[in-house]
Amino acid sequence: MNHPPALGIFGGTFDPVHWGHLRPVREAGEKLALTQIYLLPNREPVHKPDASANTKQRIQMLQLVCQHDPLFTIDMREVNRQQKSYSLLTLQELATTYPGQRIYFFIGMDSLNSLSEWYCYEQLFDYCHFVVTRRPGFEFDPVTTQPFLSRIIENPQCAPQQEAGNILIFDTNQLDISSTDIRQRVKSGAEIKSLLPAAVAEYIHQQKLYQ
Ligand SMILES: Nc1ncnc2c1ncn2[C@@H]1O[C@H](COP(=O)(O)OP(=O)(O)OP(=O)(O)O)[C@@H](O)[C@H]1O
Ligand SMILES: O=C(O)c1ccc[n+]([C@@H]2O[C@H](COP(=O)([O-])O)[C@@H](O)[C@H]2O)c1
Repeated sequence: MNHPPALGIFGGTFDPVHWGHLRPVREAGEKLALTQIYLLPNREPVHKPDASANTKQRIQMLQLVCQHDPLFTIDMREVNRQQKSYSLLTLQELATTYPGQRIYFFIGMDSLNSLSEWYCYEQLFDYCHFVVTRRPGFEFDPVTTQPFLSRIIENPQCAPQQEAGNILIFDTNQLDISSTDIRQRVKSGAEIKSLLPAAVAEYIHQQKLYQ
């Protein structure tokens, strides 16, 4: 896949970040030959109740990930913006910051299924390709995705010709991990070690998060 520099962006609440975020995204990113993926913590989730860890803690957990894995870097623009983390604003800013660079926006299958509820979702396709990773418990929904079915490429073998506007669904390994489950496990004293990077598990313990 020989294409001009491309940018990977992976947005989330990351409360906390876990292997279900990182491994499928790395896998799909490698297929697209991406050398840099920006983790984009949101300030205020658009479609969710408030996060449990505070923003500083969510960022510190992402920093631990980046210290151990050079593929990932944090992009702070959403936490620094004094408003809701609408992806359209973020993509418009990114297009200005990185002119001419193709943008791949990573999401899980659950996010794809609700993409039609995102703020001005049709405009998002002017700025990026979506890269979708599969997730246990979330089958592709042909009803909610109907408005953009024609944009979908399943199991892409190469990067799309167009600069933006496609949805690439990769058959990445599926990991049955969620931040909700991790928070509940911590609360009930259950083990979390295998679900997220060791440094993040240690941080959760030290900060007494989710208890
Ligand atoms: N296990 C997983 N496999 C694939 N994608 C995932 C997985 N977990 C999260 N994602 C994707 O990562 C992005 C950010 O997710 P988020 O930070 O909300 O994590 P979450 O585990 O879904 O959190 P919560 O349980 O608090 O809702 C979303 O696009 C989501 O679809
Ligand atoms: O722009 C929107 O309306 C919008 C609605 C829901 C989710 N998003 C983005 O989708 C990404 C995953 O969101 P979440 O809530 O699953 O952590 C993150 O970057 C959010 O900012 C964006």
